[in-house]
Amino acid sequence: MKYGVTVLGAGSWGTALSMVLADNQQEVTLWTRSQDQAVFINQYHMNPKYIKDIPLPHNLIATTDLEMALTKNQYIVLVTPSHSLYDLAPIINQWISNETKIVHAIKGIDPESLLCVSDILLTYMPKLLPENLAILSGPSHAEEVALRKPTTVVISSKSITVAETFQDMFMNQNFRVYTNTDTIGVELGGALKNIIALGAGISDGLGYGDNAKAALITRGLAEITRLGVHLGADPSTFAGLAGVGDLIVTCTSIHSRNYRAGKLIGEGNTVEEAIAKMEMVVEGVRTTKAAYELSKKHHVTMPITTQLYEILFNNKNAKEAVENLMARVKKDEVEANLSIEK
Ligand SMILES: NC(=O)c1ccc[n+]([C@@H]2O[C@H](COP(=O)([O-])OP(=O)(O)OC[C@H]3O[C@@H](n4cnc5c(N)ncnc54)[C@H](O)[C@@H]3O)[C@@H](O)[C@H]2O)c1
Ligand SMILES: O=P(O)(O)OC[C@H](O)CO
Repeated sequence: MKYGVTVLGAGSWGTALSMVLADNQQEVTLWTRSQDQAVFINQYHMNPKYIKDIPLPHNLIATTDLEMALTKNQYIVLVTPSHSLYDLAPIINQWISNETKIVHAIKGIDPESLLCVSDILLTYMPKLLPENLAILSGPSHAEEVALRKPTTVVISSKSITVAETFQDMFMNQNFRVYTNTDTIGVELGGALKNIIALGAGISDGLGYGDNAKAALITRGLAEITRLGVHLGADPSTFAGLAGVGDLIVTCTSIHSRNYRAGKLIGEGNTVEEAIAKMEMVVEGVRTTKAAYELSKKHHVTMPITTQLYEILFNNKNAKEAVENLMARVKKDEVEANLSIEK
């Protein structure tokens, strides 16, 4: 079926998702804040800052007119960084209706309110009905999606009809979409893996090897699952694409912004220097603070997150943080997976 779709956010991921939709012959409007970027995309069919050297489909049209972009289409894909939402959500709310269906592809948790993206959207967009909201997540770097390399993701919604509608809209031979109704698990898996990716990057930056990285991924998954289940997620979601799938890709891919920022920190850059060098959003930094606060609030043990918090926010030496993780009290593995407060 053909859909009119508006994509909000013309960074790496918004552009790559727009390309999938345009490949599927959907009528795509891509909204950006930048007039220069919109003109360039429409004239040259390229978005060089975010998607290098890959031409955009000619049926992909960019605009800076947010009102027009929102009122013309019932289907919205929201792909701006999580830090933009408190400003943007109330503005979007002005121009949507109760019929509007939004899928967001944002991976973060707000460190002040401790709200996930869906909760922020539902709070600041009262016209958006909870059943009209969906989440797109899973192992998917924009750089590979733009090259039409095989990618699988999950679209999660409380409404299976809404999830299936977005599945139908996005799915093609290169981009396989599964549905899932565990919105909490899908949202937390996507946000929390960024913390572990920062850790994997730091580990590589310090010169540690594959053993250390495999341990971070495995024990990272244990603490992501522990917090997620405590907050109401289905544990099986963390064994899926939005859990271990995304964790693997983000901890091991040269495309990962979080991994690369971590590597720069491990190599001796300050956190500020590392973020500045990335020039793209590194969601894991804010999410580390949010997850650290959530772990304290809910008495859920998250040792890797805690050490990352100390490195990022209290200037702790990264090598010392690894030593502290290695020297933790002796444990049984299965018991350690389950333990809430130890
Ligand atoms: N890049 C990926 O491969 C990828 C994959 C999956 C999920 N994500 C998630 O998608 C989200 C966006 O990431 P990205 O990689 O596209 O980021 P990016 O840094 O490539 O682009 C961000 C875009 O948002 C715009 N923006 C920033 N602040 C804004 C504001 N206040 N209002 C409106 N627009 C604003 C920027 O101008 C830019 O166009 C993040 O939550 C990220 O975790 C990214
Ligand atoms: O580049 P990263 O680290 O922000 O990760 C992007 C995606 O979340 C990978 O699925």
